[in-house]
Amino acid sequence: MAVQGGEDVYASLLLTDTYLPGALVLAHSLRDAGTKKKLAILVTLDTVSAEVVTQLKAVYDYVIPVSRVRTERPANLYLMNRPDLHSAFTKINLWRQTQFRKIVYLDADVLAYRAPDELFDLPHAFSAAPDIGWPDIFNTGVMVLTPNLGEYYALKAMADRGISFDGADQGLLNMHFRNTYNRLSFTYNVTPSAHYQYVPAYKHFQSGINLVHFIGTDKPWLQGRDKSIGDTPFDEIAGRWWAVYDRYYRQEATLAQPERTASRTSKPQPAPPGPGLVQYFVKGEYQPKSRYIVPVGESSRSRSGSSHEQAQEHHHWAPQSHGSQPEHRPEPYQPPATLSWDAQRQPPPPDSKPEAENFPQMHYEMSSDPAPFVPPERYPTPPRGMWYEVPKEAPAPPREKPRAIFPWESHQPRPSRVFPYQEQPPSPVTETTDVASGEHNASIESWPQAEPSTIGSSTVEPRSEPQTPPTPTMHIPSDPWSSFPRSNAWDEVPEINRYVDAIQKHRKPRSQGPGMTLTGLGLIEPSWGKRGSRVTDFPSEDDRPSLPVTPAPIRRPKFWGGGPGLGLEGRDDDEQLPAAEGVPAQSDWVCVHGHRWTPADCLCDLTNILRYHKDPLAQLQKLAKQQSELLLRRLGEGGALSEEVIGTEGKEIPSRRLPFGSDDIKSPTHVASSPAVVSPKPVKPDIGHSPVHSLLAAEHEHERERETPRPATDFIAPPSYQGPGLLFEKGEDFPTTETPALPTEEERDVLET
Ligand SMILES: O=c1ccn([C@@H]2O[C@H](COP(=O)(O)OP(=O)(O)O[C@H]3O[C@H](CO)[C@@H](O)[C@H](O)[C@H]3O)[C@@H](O)[C@H]2O)c(=O)[nH]1
Ligand SMILES: [Mn+2]
Repeated sequence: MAVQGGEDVYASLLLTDTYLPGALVLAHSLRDAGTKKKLAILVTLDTVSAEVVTQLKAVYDYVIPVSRVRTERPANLYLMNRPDLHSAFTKINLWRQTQFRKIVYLDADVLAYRAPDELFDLPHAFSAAPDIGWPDIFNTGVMVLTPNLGEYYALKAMADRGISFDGADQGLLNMHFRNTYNRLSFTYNVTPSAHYQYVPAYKHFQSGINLVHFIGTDKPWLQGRDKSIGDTPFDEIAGRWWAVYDRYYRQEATLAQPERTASRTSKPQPAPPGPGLVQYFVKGEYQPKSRYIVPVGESSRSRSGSSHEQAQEHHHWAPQSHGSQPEHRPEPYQPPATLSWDAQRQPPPPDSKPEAENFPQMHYEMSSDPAPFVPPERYPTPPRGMWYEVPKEAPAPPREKPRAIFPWESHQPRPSRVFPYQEQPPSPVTETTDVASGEHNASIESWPQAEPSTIGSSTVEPRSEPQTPPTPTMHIPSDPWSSFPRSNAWDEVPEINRYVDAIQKHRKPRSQGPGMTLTGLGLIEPSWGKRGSRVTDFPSEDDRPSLPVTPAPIRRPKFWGGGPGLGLEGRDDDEQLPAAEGVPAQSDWVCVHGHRWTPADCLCDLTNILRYHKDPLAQLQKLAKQQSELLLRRLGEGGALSEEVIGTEGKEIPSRRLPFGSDDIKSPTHVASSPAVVSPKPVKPDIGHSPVHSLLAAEHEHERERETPRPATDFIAPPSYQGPGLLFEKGEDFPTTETPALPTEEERDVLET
C-alpha cells in the first residue's frame, strides 16, 4: 500500500555489475530529458559490487538494496535462451517500495528520449506496453505501478513456486495481471530488435518515441559502439544510447561537462565517476594506456569523431573488498587478493565477460571515393648503390689432423694415377693440411694438382717423383665437347674443294646425291662406324652416312683397315676404280707422310697427287671422270647411290639411262666454286705448273665450255636458283657475291712454289 503523499520515482533494477552502463545511461537520459522526478534503483547487494553501488549513488537519488529472488525452475529461461535472467523475479520488490506513491519502472536497458513524467499521472494501478514478441502480453521493461504489499506477496508466492511461463518476471507478471493491466502506447516501450523492425512504422512514429528498450542480449554496451554504425532503426536507437554514454563516460567529456546537466536536474550532478569503472563494462571502451595506444588519427575514423579516445590514459579500477562478495564478478584488470578468481581452481564467474573482450577494436571504413586510381607518371627511382655486403667469413681454423687409428691410415699408399677429367678436390684445405702436417699422404686432400686441361699427362705429383712415365700431352679445352671443331680438316684445303667441284662438273646432274662425294667415289673411305683410338674420333654431323657431305677425315693408324660392316673387306679397289691413264699404279702412290696412297684413304694422298704428280690436274680429272662414269654406269638411270650399295658385293645396280635433258644440268653449287672467290689473281703462264693454277685453268676451261652455245635440244638452262645446295648442308657459308678474297697462306705457299 503506497504511502500517502509519497514520492514519485523512476525506478530501475541492477542485479549485476554488468548492467551498470545501462543503469547510468538511463539515469542520465532521464535527467537530460528534464525529468522532475527522482531516480531510484533497486540493487541486490550480493551480486552488485560496492564500487558499482557508489557509481549508482553518484547518479540515482535512491539506491535501494533488495533481496534477490531467484527462480527455482529456470528451465523456461532456456526456452528464450536467457539463463542469465535467473534472478529477474527480484523485480517484484517494486511492489514492496511502498514509500513511493507511484513508480515508473524502467529496465536498465531502457533509454529515455524524453522524460515521460505524465505516466505518474495515470490512475491505473498497473500499466505496461505490449511486448513486440507477443503483443497480447505486456513487456515488463517499462511499467507504471503503485506499490502494494498485497500484490508483492502474491507475486512472491508465485515466484517461490516458479509460476512464470518464461521463467522470469515477464511471464510471472503477465500471469498475475493478465488482462487487468493498463496498456500503454508502444512509444513508451519501443523495443527494437536487431533482427526485426517494422521499419515503416518506425519511420512513421519515431517522432513520438518516449522510451526505447534494448530487449534481448544485444545491449549497446555489450555489443560495442562499432556494431551500431549502420542506418537501421536499431542502429539509430543504439546511436542515441551511445550519445548519452559519450556525453558522460567518454573520457574527454567526463571532465568537460559535469556542470552542464547539473542545472537541469533536481539533484546536483556528482563529480564524474572515476574513469575506468563504467568503461570496464562497456565493450571496447576500457583501454589501459599501458596496453594500447592508438596512433594519432587512427581513432578519428570512429563514429564520434574523437581522435584520442583510446589513447587517453586510463586509471585502473581496483575494486575494494566489501562484506558481501559479489557472485558475478568479471575478471578485473588488476585483481586484488580479496577479489581474485583463481582460474586454476574455479570455473569462471557465470557473468564474466569473454576473455579479451576489452581488446582494442579498430574500425576501418571503406573508401567512398569514386575516383579511379590513377598511377603516378613515374615512380621514384629506386636507390642505387645498394648492395648487400656478404660478411666475410672468418678464416677457418686450421684443422687438426685426426690421429691415425687404423694401420691403413698410417701406411696408406700414395696414388699413382690421376684421372684428369675428374673434378679436383677442393684445394685450400689440402694445402693447409699438407703444410701443417708437413707430410704427404694419399688422402684425397693430397692429390696432385694436375692440369685439368692436360690429357694424358700422367700423374705429376708436386712433391713426389712420378710413378708413371709421362706420355705425350695434348691440350684439350676445358669443355672439349663444345669447342671441338666439327668441320673436316680437308674442307680447309682449297685444292680438295676444287677437285670435288671439278668432279661434279663432269657428272650427270641426275646423279647428284649422297653418293657423289669423295666417299661415294671410293676415294675416301667412310668413317662411320669405324672409330679409331683417338679421343676426337667420334661421329660428327659430317660423319653420318646419310648426309650428302664428305665424312670426317679420320686418320687411322691403319690405312687399309676397312671397318666391319662397311663392305670394304675384301673389296677389290682396282676393280672398282681402274687405274687412269698415265697414273702410276696405286701401290706406288706415296703421300708426303710416306704413306702409301690408296683411293680409300685419307686426303693427304689427294694433296699428294696435286703436289707431286707431273700433271696432277689432268690425272685427277681423268681419274674423277672415270670414276664418275663408272659409278654412273653402275647406278644407271636415277639409281640411288649410297655407300652401302657401292660397298656391298653382289648388289646389282640397274643400268638405266638418265632422263632426257638431265645430262647437262649443272649443279647450283657450281657457283660457289667460282674462280673469283677462290682466288682473285690472274693466272700467270709462268706458274702454270702450279697445281692450284692448273685447277683454276681447268675451271676457266670448263666455264668456256659451258658458255659455248649448244643445240637447243641438248641444252637446258641452268636453274635460276643459286642457293647453297650441298655447301649449305655442309654448314659452310655460301658466297653470294664474288668478293675478292686474299689467298690464304697456304695458297700463297702453293703459288710461290
Ligand atoms: O544480468 C542481469 C540481468 C538483468 N538485470 C536487470 O534485469 C532487467 C531485465 O533483464 P533484460 O536483460 O533487460 O531483459 P530483456 O532483454 O529486456 O527481457 C525481457 O524479459 C525479461 C525477463 O522476463 C524482462 O525482465 C524484461 O523486462 C523483458 O524485456 C535488466 O534490465 C536489468 O535491470 C541485471 O541487472 N543484470
Ligand atoms: Mn530489458
